Amino acid sequence: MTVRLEDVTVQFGQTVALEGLDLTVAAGETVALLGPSGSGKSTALKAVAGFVRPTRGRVWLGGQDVTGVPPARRGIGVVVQQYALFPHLRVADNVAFGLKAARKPKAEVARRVAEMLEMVGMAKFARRYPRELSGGQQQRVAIARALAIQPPVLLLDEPLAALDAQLRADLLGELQKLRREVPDVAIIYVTHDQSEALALADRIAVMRDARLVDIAPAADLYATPPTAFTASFLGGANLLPVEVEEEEVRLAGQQVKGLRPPAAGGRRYDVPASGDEGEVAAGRRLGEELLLCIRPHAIKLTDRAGGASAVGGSSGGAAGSGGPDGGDGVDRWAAQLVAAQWRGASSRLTCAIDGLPGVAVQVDVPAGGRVPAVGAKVSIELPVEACTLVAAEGR
Ligand SMILES: Nc1ncnc2c1ncn2[C@@H]1O[C@H](COP(=O)(O)OP(=O)(O)OP(=O)(O)O)[C@@H](O)[C@H]1O
Repeated sequence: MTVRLEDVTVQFGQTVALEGLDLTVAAGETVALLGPSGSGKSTALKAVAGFVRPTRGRVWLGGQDVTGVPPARRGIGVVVQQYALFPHLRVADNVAFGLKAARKPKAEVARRVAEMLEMVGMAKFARRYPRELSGGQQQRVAIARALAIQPPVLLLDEPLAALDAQLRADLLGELQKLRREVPDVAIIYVTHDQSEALALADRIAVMRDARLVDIAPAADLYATPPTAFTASFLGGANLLPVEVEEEEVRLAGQQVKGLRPPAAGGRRYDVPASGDEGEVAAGRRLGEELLLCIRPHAIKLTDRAGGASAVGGSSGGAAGSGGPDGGDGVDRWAAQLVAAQWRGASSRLTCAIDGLPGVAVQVDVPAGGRVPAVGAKVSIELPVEACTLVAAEGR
């Protein structure tokens, strides 16, 4: 069933919790609402569930306007952060609750409860009380309970937030599996954790200050974030000040070859590296400041003194020659390594580009890559296909 929010605004006294949200989630689609604390994610979810009444706008479920319909009559499955199981009911009775309320025949209730508990791996715990379960187990039961009524819409509000890292990873895997098992359900998943959003969502809607900032398929949003805010919130990114001229983009006075400024007028900033004019559908407002966005793992780093690898990114990198351009046609920027932090699977290096004072460039070198000594002179290479220009506004 399709969920549609149309210009939904929610105000609590003087606080605007949600401002003019337009969002459609198709049957079978999972959309993650991602954003910092207080950005309006839960409020959007509550408007769909019917727990808050929009001050303005409408909520549609499968083409029916449900704006004034009470929560119990919307037939939606909801799972919130603090599991909220009925403490006096055993696991099986918790899962059966909605089915009994809908006066389903006894045999069907029993079958469905068994099926749901099996699906979330809790069949063995059917006779336990919630207090006899771990947090993760309680959350599984909460998910089984929400799904038992076969809701066409499932709302999940930070369902993993109260769990420790291992349980969170386990349950994230369960949720991925579950999505495949209930293929027609529209799912809205509220989280402030970008890794959950990337792992689960077909599309990610980024929220900030009660508004929707960007919405796009997860992979697109990660690869070509339209705004600086989304770039840094989703995955972390270097946002480097550039000079934009008519036909070229310059970083620390040196042209970023192959990267062209967008045409004026539009709103998106992802410049096709192919240079296909037809794809430059959008662009920049006049006088707007742009930043070059590149992920730390996409930057290639070469030790200028040692010559050999030490590489973030995928290729081995050529020996640096000391100049910005290595002489092999690849543009590089002279830089200095100012800090290195080992993170287990990778090392995070911080570099300062010559001629770009006060700007720290983060480079991730995968485990096994050689890390130069702090203070070393290095070259960094910015593969143009990994570069995007984003608006500095709202950073
Ligand atoms: N019942 C309420 N009364 C007054 N203000 C509220 C109410 N519910 C939410 N707000 C305010 O509305 C804004 C958005 O809250 P919301 O819970 O939607 O944010 P969120 O993005 O889900 O945050 P979090 O990640 O911390 O849960 C916040 O400023 C919050 O304080």
